Amino acid sequence: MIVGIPKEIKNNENRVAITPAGVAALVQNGHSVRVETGAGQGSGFTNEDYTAVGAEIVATAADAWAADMVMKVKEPLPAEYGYFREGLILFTYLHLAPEPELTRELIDKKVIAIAYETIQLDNGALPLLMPMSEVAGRMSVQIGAQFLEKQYGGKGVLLGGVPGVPKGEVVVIGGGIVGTNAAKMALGLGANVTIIDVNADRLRQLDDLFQGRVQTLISNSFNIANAVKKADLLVGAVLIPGARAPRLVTEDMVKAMTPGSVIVDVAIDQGGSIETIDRITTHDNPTYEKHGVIHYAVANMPGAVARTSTLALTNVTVPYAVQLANKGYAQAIRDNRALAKGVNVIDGKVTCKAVADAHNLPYASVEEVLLVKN
Ligand SMILES: NC(=O)C1=CN([C@@H]2O[C@H](COP(=O)(O)OP(=O)(O)OC[C@H]3O[C@@H](n4cnc5c(N)ncnc54)[C@H](O)[C@@H]3O)[C@@H](O)[C@H]2O)C=CC1
Ligand SMILES: CC(=O)C(=O)O
Repeated sequence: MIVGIPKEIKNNENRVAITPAGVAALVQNGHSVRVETGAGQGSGFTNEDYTAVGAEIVATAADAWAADMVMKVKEPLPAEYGYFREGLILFTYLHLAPEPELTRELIDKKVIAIAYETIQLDNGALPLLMPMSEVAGRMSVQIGAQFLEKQYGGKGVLLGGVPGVPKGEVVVIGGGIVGTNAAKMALGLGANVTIIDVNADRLRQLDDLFQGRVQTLISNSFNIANAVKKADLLVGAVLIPGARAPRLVTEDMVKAMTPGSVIVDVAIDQGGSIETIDRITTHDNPTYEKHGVIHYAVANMPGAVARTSTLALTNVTVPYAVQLANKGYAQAIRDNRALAKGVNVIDGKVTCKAVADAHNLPYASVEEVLLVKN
């Protein structure tokens, strides 16, 4: 199989979908890898690093997209839709629930679209989302702490406080991978931390993990309103896999925050969990202010720490890519239930229920679609 690796084109997206180690794994399995020139630069990999392990460096994005399977990091942008064609395997983050136009293109062009973020193990874990959630969760507090500084428009609060002065209040909504990593960093800085989740068992686990050093709260609008009001830093970290993020923080709740507080909505890639977040922001221009509160809504946070993120991401994506390349998509999907859950669109059908529901489109199970094909 020919595997293509285009250079990412999203604002400040410095990650790349494969490292030289990943190329070596594919080449050892008999596949060819075409890497667009400069694709690895932002993550510290040169063209020579790739050719040394058997990749071909190609001059244009079109050359990289002219492959059997294209591996990317972020969802394709409109400038890339023209490369879609029937039978192309696209293996990347897709976040289709808030992206009707991209969903329609994948359906119309009959792309086999496999989303990293909906590959799911039987225990519910999302192994290809997890490392980037670890990165973004840790970054959320680092970024929030910075924007709380006066010169960035913040209220001038140091999250850890100092002896004799109140600590900062960090409220995290969603106690999964992002939320846990945000809480670790916030506790490390010495802040008071509250985690809100809808899953009572998860709250028990977090209480054990943090040995009672975080306040856990069950998710309902009453608890969210009270917690948000006192937050210096609010981190949005909810997820319903594949679905649009639930809007849990209303405009009135944001109005009740004190001026100069900061919101980092990590869940923005699934449409965002805060009512006053009406746009995706970029690393170039990461915040805007509404009701006196700083809003940060960058959908590719890990792109800023690209070396760490590329290594962490490809550690988990490459083994799946090798399966897809070795067996072909149909057999690989049949053999691996977790991978099957990653298939969002195939043969013009939406095979991720949450995505179908988000766009009011008919849903077909991936098994059904594969059966009809054979
Ligand atoms: N902006 C960015 O650059 C990045 C964004 N993300 C996104 O961050 C979000 C969170 O990801 P993970 O932590 O990996 O997900 P996760 O599945 O590990 O955790 C999500 C948590 O949200 C909880 N939840 C669901 N509904 C809730 C509700 N109504 N109230 C409170 N909690 C609720 C779940 O019980 C779960 O514990 C996802 O949208 C993910 O795609 C991840 C990495 C980078
Ligand atoms: C998960 C995601 O959206 C990212 O890593 O950019």
